[in-house]
Amino acid sequence: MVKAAVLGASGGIGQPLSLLLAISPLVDELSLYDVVNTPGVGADLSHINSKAKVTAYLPEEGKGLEKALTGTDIVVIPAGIPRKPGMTRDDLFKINAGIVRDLVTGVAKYSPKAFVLIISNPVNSTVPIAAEVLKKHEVFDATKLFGVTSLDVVRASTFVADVVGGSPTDYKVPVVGGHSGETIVPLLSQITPKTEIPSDKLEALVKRIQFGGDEVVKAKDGTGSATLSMAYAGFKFAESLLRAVKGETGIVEPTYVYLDGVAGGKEVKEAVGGLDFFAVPVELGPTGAVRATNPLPQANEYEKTLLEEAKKGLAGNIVKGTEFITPTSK
Ligand SMILES: NC(=O)c1ccc[n+]([C@@H]2O[C@H](COP(=O)([O-])OP(=O)(O)OC[C@H]3O[C@@H](n4cnc5c(N)ncnc54)[C@H](O)[C@@H]3O)[C@@H](O)[C@H]2O)c1
Ligand SMILES: O=C(O)C[C@H](O)C(=O)O
Repeated sequence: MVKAAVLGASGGIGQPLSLLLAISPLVDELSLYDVVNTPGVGADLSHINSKAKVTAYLPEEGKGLEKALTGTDIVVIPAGIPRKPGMTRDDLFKINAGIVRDLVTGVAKYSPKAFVLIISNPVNSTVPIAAEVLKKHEVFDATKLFGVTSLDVVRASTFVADVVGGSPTDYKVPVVGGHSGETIVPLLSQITPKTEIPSDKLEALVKRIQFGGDEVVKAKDGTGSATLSMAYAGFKFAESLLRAVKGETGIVEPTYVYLDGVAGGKEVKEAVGGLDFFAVPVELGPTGAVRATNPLPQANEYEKTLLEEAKKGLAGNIVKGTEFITPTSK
């Protein structure tokens, strides 16, 4: 029996993500939680003739979150405000930091053993917030907390295909670092199968992957950011994890993790100058993150300069998230 919960289920990402989870054969029960509109979204999804039983909750002064989370195995969190043109993801911190703190406090209380997938931006900081909240409640397990960076991976293969031809599904691109602008580092020298990017196209391709989110924000013209592609990417990550939990082996997905708590993470941490969080391809298994791989030593000189930029940006983002929950005395 697998119970999944979506927190922020009525939103632009929450609704299509809930749809994909509701029709997945890997999910037996799906609980929806949001501060608005979950009765309608829940009633709608509950008519689908898939096996998942759908339940839906509003806050009900804290009881709703408790009911949504109790007995949950996997919690996906896309709650929070999205960007408008001219904003950075960090501009969302003011509002989303508190939302993620409160929802993860609920996870710590009502489903402390669940896998937690954080989509809410700024991911570079909201995942450290989640880790600190879970630590405070003494239920932190780094192998169960994931910053969802899979949209960068989805975009990378699409944009690579745009440049070199073929189908996006032909290419697997390791994308490492974080999830915002220069902290997103596609390792295009390590595409599988081996793929040469023409040198005159390389920089523009890297920029497009790093700033793909801006394309959608601009096109949506004030009404939000990526929702459908994110629901797809978030679902793909959740599906990979659930397949791994059910015993399928060899599943590796890039994701933003707490390096000290995941096997292989210490090597990555050393390679990134001691950062606590970094996205690398992670092997998934029955317990969650089984092993972090370290593709950084194979990065070429150009990618090394990108990694230096990413490290600078990430350092501040991580401290900001951590300090939001656990301020250091100055
Ligand atoms: N990780 C990624 O790659 C990625 C990609 C796209 C968007 N995002 C982020 O995902 C978040 C959601 O984006 P969206 O387009 O779905 O926004 P949205 O505004 O359409 O939906 C957000 C939902 O969260 C709900 N919400 C707000 N506060 C809540 C709370 N305390 N508890 C429960 N629900 C609450 C809202 O009611 C709303 O339904 C944004 O922060 C966005 O930046 C991340
Ligand atoms: O761009 C955004 O703000 C949303 C998301 O992080 C994305 O990459 O599409």
